[in-house]
Amino acid sequence: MSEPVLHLRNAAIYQRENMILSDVQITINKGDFVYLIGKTGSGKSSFMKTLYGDLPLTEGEGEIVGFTLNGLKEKQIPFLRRKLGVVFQDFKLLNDRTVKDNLLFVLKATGWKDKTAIDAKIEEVLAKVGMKSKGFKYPYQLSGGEQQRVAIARALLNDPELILADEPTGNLDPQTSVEVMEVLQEINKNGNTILMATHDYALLLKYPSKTLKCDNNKIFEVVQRTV
Ligand SMILES: Nc1ncnc2c1ncn2[C@@H]1O[C@H](COP(=O)(O)OP(=O)(O)OP(=O)(O)O)[C@@H](O)[C@H]1O
Repeated sequence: MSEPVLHLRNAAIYQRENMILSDVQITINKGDFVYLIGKTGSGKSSFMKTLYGDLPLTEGEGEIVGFTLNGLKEKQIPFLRRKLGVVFQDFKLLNDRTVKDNLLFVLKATGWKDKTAIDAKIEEVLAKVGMKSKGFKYPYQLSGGEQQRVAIARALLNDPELILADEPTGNLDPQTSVEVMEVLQEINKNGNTILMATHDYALLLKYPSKTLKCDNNKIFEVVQRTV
């Protein structure tokens, strides 16, 4: 049976008083890999922000990884984010510390105490993204693709029920985009659910999957050959 990790009914997405998307009906099930496409300004980022609690859901209903988005309290947001892995276009790594310390920072902030468990988790996530030998490096010593792989490793730390990736290949060249995409495909094969906003049609063609499109203030599913 399919198990929803995200479900929105009659939802509207707002930036302050401006309605960006309306009548949003979406379900994402455990294990899915879903693309979110649409022109610049069509609302992909606003949609993602609503999902991770950066914008409030004030109209319609939404559940994500066991949280109700309507009326989500400020103090619940860190707990929601712990069950989500969020990956951004610009990586958002801390440049003043090594890869390992970037990961350690998140684990400590989310309550991890046991040193053996911490070390094992860091090794595990770095291995998943093929960065096991680079833990001692600083982000600025890594290529863009490597930085993004570390950001994906960071998103995996708390075994998220859903990974939200907002243009994860937006700053990468085509070859490196494919490498990062291979990592996302691999973790999806291993059971992680992923929603990925992208502009990159080459990736959609190379790795076809369920695709949602933002257009004209609506989100709808498209069949691949018409995107
Ligand atoms: N902080 C903000 N305050 C007010 N309006 C905003 C804000 N951020 C975005 N918008 C507006 O919301 C609309 C949707 O923007 P959004 O960034 O969600 O689109 P997008 O599809 O993610 O675009 P891109 O691909 O360029 O990131 C745009 O009209 C934009 O001007």
